[in-house]
Amino acid sequence: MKKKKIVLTALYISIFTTIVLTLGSYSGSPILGGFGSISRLMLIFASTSLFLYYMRMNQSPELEPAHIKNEKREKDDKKNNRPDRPSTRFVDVAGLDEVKEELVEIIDFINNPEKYHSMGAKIPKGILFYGPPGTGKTLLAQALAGETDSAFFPASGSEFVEKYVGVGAKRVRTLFEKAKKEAPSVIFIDEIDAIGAKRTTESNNEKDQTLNQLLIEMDGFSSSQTVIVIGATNRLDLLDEALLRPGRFDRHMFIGNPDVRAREEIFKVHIKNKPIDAKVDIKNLAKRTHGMSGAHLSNIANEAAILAVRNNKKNIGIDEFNQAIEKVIAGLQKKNAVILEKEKKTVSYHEAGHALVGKILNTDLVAKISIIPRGEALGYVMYAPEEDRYLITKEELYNKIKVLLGGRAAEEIIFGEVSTGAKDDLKKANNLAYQMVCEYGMSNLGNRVFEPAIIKSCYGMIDTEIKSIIDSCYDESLKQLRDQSELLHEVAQALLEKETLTGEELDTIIQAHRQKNYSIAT
Ligand SMILES: Nc1ncnc2c1ncn2[C@@H]1O[C@H](COP(=O)(O)OP(=O)(O)OP(=O)(O)O)[C@@H](O)[C@H]1O
Ligand SMILES: [Zn+2]
Repeated sequence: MKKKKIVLTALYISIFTTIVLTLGSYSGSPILGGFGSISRLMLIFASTSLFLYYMRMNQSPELEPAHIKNEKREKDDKKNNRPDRPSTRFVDVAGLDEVKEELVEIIDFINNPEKYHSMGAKIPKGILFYGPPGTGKTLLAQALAGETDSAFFPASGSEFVEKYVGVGAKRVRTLFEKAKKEAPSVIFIDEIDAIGAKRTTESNNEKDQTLNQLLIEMDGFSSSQTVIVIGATNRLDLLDEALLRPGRFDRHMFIGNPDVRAREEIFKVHIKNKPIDAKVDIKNLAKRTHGMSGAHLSNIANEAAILAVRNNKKNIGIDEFNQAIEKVIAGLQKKNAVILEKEKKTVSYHEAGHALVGKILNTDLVAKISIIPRGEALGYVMYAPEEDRYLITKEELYNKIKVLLGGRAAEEIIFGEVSTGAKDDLKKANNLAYQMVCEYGMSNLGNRVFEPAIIKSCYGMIDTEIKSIIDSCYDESLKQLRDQSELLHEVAQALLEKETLTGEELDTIIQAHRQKNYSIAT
């Protein structure tokens, strides 16, 4: 700013002197006229140069490259205590395509509120990002603000937890006041469980007041004020129901660990501005970092860069990446969070087993199979939502149990032994069998219902029936998978390689397999 003033003053002086000298020479003044025409030309040259320089300094910010403009604005905002308007964009968030797709609608809401208001539609207020740490929840919230040119108000739930009653609530109020004033804005509350955890009977006055204030604020602002509140948590199950009600945090998005394709993309984002040796194979790095989060991968890229500096290298080579990966893996091993290659294989066959039994019996539609850990599960099969059902037949219940046992059956067929991975499946399968015997009258005990009061007295009988259902279902799953063992290998191998398969990819594998066998048979 100072520089600009000096240039402007110099420009004025040189223009002024040029004019005075020029006029002086024509007026015949003995003093002014004494200056030669060369000096006048020099002065004109100086004024023109100064003028051009000044114009350049004042160049319209529109013409500046976006990143320079954004950096300048961020600095300026900080200096003037204005809220941050992040320059992060969706391209900076790798993977997470499904979540980004869902957010596109919210972005349109924020960017074109009139369109929605004219239809009487309300802009959603609260979004909840849940999932393991370091997966890009904060980054995504920043990108949402960046894409909509909104003010970004980051906060952490723990900031609102105070000893003194009313302090947390006041902080919540102030935060919302500021955000409303700067609308459109995005409030991001990380670790929202610190204030939004389920209320218990032993009341904690301060915490309850803070949560109440948050609920009041969320109910309070009209949807014409574009303030989006994003909460983030590692544990959705801890949150108070009141927080999840319509009009509050009613959109829940799971932000999971990246699969191999997403890991490759994340690596690409984090090496974009780093000199990388041509021999470094990003695909291979992605393969070797199963189970790691985006934060781990960004850490690896950074660690490798530091090592390259330490080793006096011109660019970051494979050795540096190897060392960086080993370091992160060692850290994870300490926490017992790293999945061994053998476990990955077991999980692949287990999940492929579930999905294939489902396919063979033609039960629910598979939306996705994955060996990326989620919650306590090391892998999962996600089924496409089906229409609401109020009646389920006996055969369908049998099939559900067979699908649940398909994971363990696959393990037994392939490895000759079973693992603890089926714990949850067994619990669900046994619960269903129990309901079939005791509630639905679907066992050899006939159309009987067993109330809890009499179950104890005839538990042996009931248990025999549960066992018979479970055993026959397990035998059937084993048989189906043995008959299709080649296909089981193909699905599990694909899963091992890609880590997630969509329903369509699964269908393609099955179709290709059937075509191959058909042509062999004919
Ligand atoms: N999908 C991704 N694409 C690019 N970078 C990512 C991605 N996920 C994570 N990262 C990197 O990891 C860092 C940490 O991610 P972020 O803080 O967004 O995680 P988080 O889910 O909010 O974690 P926490 O639950 O611990 O708060 C980011 O700054 C970024 O460098
Ligand atoms: Zn399972």
